[in-house]
Amino acid sequence: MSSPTKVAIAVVESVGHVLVGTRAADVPLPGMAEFPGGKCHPDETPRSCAVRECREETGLMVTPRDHLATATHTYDHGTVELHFWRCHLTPDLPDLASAAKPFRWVKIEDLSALNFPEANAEVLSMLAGS
Ligand SMILES: Nc1nc2c([nH]c(=O)n2[C@H]2C[C@H](O)[C@@H](COP(=O)(O)OP(=O)(O)OP(=O)(O)O)O2)c(=O)[nH]1
Repeated sequence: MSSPTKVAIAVVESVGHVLVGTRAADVPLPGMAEFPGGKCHPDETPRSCAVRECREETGLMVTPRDHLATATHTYDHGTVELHFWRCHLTPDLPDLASAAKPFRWVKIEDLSALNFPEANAEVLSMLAGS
């Protein structure tokens, strides 16, 4: 059996909000809500990958703060090992700095209304309790 695909996720917090996007129509889990993230390059740590993917997808520079959780999940398209990193905007950026579409800021209490992939469940519970 092949090893899971290593993915890093940036959970970017700013004044009670989190950065959320919507997955494109032509990728696995189309149309679902997502945090910025993607597959780690060989020899790239999940921490560095979370920062890189966030910059590439949203245009925003972030500082990784702490590792929230690691979740392994098997979807129809494969097994992923998700490394969730809580991140903050770099100090030069304003609160709720504008992000490239489709990313937008969602209040933490509104996250539960969105349709996230199953592997996000533990982290969403952690955020709801924070
Ligand atoms: N970005 C992101 N992916 C997530 C989340 N939750 C979740 O289960 N996933 C899964 C979906 C995919 O199986 C995998 C991410 O892969 P991806 O295809 O979006 O990554 P990528 O941008 O590097 O893809 P690619 O351009 O290299 O094809 O993680 C999430 O909150 N954000």
